[in-house]
Amino acid sequence: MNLLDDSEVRRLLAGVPQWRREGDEIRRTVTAPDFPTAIRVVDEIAVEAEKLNHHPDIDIRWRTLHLALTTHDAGGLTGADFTLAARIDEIAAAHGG
Ligand SMILES: C[C@H](O)[C@H](O)[C@H]1CNC2=NC(N)=NC(=O)C2=N1
Repeated sequence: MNLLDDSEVRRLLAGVPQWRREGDEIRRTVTAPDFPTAIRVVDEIAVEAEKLNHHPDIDIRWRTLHLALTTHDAGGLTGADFTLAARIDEIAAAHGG
């Protein structure tokens, strides 16, 4: 997977407006209605991440999930980060996040 340049990152970010670039990562928060739902969201994200072999950093704080994506093997942002970001957005939307 090749590193994206700044213009490609900006273009792809437009497609996942809940996400913000922070250096070599893109980040978003997901707020679930309650803690069990937050954990269900994490579980569904885990299934998608495993399918893609691309895994987010997840900080779980009660109903709020802080998610960060980067491609460790490439040392920055690649297409895989945005593919998973879009899947995370679908999961979050399905759980009111
Ligand atoms: C060996 C395994 O395929 C690699 O370590 C995968 C696993 N999941 C990964 N997840 C992320 N976010 N970045 C990677 O570079 C990555 N590499």
